[in-house]
Amino acid sequence: MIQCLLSTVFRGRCGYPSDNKPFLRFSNHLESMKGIHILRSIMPKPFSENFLLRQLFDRESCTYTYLLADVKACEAILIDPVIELAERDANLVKDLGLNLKYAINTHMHADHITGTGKLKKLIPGCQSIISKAAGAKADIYVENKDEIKFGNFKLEVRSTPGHTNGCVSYVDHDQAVVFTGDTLLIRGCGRTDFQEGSPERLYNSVYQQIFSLPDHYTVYPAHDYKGFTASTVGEEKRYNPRLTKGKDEFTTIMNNLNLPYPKKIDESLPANKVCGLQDLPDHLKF
Ligand SMILES: N[C@@H](CCC(=O)N[C@@H](CSS)C(=O)NCC(=O)O)C(=O)O
Repeated sequence: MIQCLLSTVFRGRCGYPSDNKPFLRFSNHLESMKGIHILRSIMPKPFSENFLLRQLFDRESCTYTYLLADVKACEAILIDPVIELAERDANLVKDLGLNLKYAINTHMHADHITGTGKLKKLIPGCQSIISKAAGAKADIYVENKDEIKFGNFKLEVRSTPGHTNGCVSYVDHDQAVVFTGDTLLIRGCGRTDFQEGSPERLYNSVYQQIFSLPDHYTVYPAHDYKGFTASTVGEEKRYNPRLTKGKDEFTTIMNNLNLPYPKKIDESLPANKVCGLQDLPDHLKF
């Protein structure tokens, strides 16, 4: 069969210029086989029974917040909440009859104030989490390979510096999902031009800690500016326009992005150093 198809290709390419239909048919066949192969390798697997995942969006900063829960144990966590939407998140947690165990950050954000401090006030008993390397205040500090448990489920902490020094990604191996913060965005990645950013470190983090995961793991980033919601490790390995390049070319791209600074950087960084609780602008005081 393969020999037959190959000889068809050969004939189509070299021997019979007036009739290239067999070659076109074969190349269409290859394209559809490639499509099937890619789809098969990245098809998400169903979540465990009792596992809940809700993706929430902040239109202002284009930030994704994630609510994860064990609905049997009624235990929930929030990843990357935004202060202006802390009430939305707290109400959702309450509406679903869940107890919020942790409000977690993937890193010290520069474009918005974290909602973790406000959530702690709205939901007594909730504890905030950030990486030790982030240099920000929280109840619990995590490091590479730590585990965060809620109900029957857990997240593995993977240190992914580069956008900032303290960036981490959170992996749930049972559900095959990874929350990449600003390290890996869909068809993009976090900028590396402030907060001790480093293109080389970001590149190594993505390759060593995220692209080493199986292709079908779903990628949930902290932001999206183009209308995407999720991707997969396999898709990003194939199609991410920055990270499919070698490290030198990637570094050149990152050093020439020339992006304007985030509008809220001056209010966000000091507030995020203290879990989003101090130095708040008047409209956010509570
Ligand atoms: N316009 C937004 C900020 C946009 C921005 O800089 N996003 C960051 C993540 S938040 S620090 C980023 O890394 N972007 C990567 C990219 O390629 O766009 C604002 O003013 O808030």
